[in-house]
Amino acid sequence: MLTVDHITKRYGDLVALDGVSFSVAPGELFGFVGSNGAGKTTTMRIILGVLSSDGGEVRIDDKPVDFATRQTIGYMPEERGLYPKMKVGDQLAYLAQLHGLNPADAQTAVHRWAERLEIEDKLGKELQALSLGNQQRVQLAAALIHDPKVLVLDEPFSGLDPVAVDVMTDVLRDKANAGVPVIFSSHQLDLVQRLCDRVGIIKAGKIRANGTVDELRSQGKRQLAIGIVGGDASWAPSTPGVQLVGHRAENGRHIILELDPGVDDQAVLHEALQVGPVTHFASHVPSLTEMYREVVSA
Ligand SMILES: Nc1ncnc2c1ncn2[C@@H]1O[C@H](COP(=O)(O)OP(=O)(O)OP(=O)(O)O)[C@@H](O)[C@H]1O
Repeated sequence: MLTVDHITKRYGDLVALDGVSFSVAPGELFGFVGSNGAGKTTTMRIILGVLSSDGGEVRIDDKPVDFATRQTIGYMPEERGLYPKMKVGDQLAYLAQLHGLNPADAQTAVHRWAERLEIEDKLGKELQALSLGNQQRVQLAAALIHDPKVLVLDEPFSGLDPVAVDVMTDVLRDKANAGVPVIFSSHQLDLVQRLCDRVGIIKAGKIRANGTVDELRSQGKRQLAIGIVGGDASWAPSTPGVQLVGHRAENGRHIILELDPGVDDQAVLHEALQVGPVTHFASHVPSLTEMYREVVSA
């Protein structure tokens, strides 16, 4: 279990993190999302110990992270940071040995991960000769090479093609299934919604929401999606406590309404039927992207 407990961090006058707390259980994939500058990288660097916090504590299995436990974390930093001129195979083997593997085990690990991440033919090349996506696969291999007990990945999906996204997704899912707590940051909310067991939303250094994707999506007001043949897109019922909040282009045009507590949806249906034949009438669960927009704009 990875626990981040009331972490604070200042850069001069700027409060970058203001009491950030969350935990990631063994086997859980935790998506860490937030706008540019919200505090994701700062949090991850503090988890790794490459940056110190001003307050709070990071624990693994309820013990404060020390040098030895830090060695058991696999980290993919945002700034990447492998050696551009070193051959991929050599630097993966070197990193594995830095984490305590003997040379033979290091070679085994290099070939196992190179095969899994489909970069076997890149092992003899300098890192700088690889495309950015392939460099990213090497970065992931570097984070995994010592069989980490915790995985912390800063925007691992940025810049990947769809096939590489699938490879990365499968590896992260497998690691989580093997009991590793996995945390990664991303701006690709559709991917986070699909992949993560739990999501934390950070805004201006504070966690604003934390829960399963379903929990987050079911927060907020009750919404209805209504499709009316020939309906005017700007139409909204006059029933009190109903607001038009959006549209969805699905099987024609659906309007999305938000209902205050206690509003009778049958009264809304009755009104809609006055406008034209109703072809769709269902509760609407906001996507993580819609939910995220609401949280960060609040
Ligand atoms: N070394 C530093 N010195 C001063 N301010 C910093 C430093 N590093 C980060 N900050 C500031 O701290 C805040 C949080 O930055 P951080 O990099 O953690 O955000 P982020 O959520 O990772 O953003 P992004 O999505 O753009 O990567 C920002 O306002 C940033 O400008």
